[in-house]
Amino acid sequence: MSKISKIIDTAVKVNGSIDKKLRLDKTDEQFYENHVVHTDNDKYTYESLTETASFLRKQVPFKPVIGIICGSGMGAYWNQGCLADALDGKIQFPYEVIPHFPRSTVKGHVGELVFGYLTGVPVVCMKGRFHYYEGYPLWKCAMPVRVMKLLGITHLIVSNAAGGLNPNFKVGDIMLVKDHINLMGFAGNNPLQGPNDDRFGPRFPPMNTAYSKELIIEAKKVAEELNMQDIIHEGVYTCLGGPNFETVAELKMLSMLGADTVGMSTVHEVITARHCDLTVFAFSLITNLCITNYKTASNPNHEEVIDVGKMRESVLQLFVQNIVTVIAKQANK
Ligand SMILES: O=P(O)(O)O[C@@H]1C[C@H](O)[C@@H](CO)O1
Ligand SMILES: Nc1nc2[nH]cnc2c(=O)[nH]1
Repeated sequence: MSKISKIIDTAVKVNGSIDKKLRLDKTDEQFYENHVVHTDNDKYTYESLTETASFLRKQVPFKPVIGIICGSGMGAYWNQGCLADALDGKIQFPYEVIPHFPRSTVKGHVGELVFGYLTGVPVVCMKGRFHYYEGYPLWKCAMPVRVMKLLGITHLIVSNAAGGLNPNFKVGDIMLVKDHINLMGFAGNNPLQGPNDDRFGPRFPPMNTAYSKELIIEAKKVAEELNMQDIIHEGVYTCLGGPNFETVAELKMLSMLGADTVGMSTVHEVITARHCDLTVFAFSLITNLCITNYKTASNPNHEEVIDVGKMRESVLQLFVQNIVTVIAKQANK
């Protein structure tokens, strides 16, 4: 924390004129305790996250260059079938054995960090992520991104399961994320809130170039090669806190705002990743269509999210493998 003057002179204005001066003697810590909005993210210091990274580095004989967050759309909720399970030379760390890591609380969710090689490229996968609805603040949900950065990754691939709001989308389609709407940020909730450590990134990071345009172009080429072009779209993702799915009125509003998919993750991870200068590629698997009229009686549910994830398991693995190959080629140029 920057040094704040130990002596604070406070002028109290009464009837428009300064007629009383209070002299408060406070230490930096007291001042901070009393006056700075509490986020607690100062407990996850650069030093503590470095400890986490060195714990992992000591046990993994290679440096990952790409981080991959496997959410509900990438098999994180069932045991086999997740991209993380397909890595060669796997080294797995359940979240609970990793110093300073949060614990995964979603039912049936394994929750582990998996290192290995994907098409010969060293990667680290988060098998399962942390959600705001689990009770974690956004900075804690996103802290593994900083750990992966400290481990040496340059690129982050983020997957999510989402409701399709764009009427052209069908269940099972994939949307390449070109932008997001940080709705929770509108309400003052942001993973970068609190003291900024410049070793991670700047106080005021830009977000207009959050998603790599080059990787979106490459991903479209990959989709064509894999004959997936008919299920690929490009659009805007928005994240709500969850855990409930949205009301009809909320979805109508989100549609008017320009959102194409709605989910409960990704945005805070991407903000944290861009803050520390990672190149980001993200996609949504459309697991359900958002219901924007009052006549439809069916309800979205987590089971269908998992079922659609299973249905798209192999195609998504192939898609991500190919993108990893493209990124590695670009990096070696
Ligand atoms: O972790 P992601 O964003 O992939 O999962 C979404 C959001 C909720 O966790 C879950 C709802 O079914 O799917
Ligand atoms: N918020 C939200 N998250 C989802 N994850 C999967 N489907 C949905 C959805 O319809 N809404």
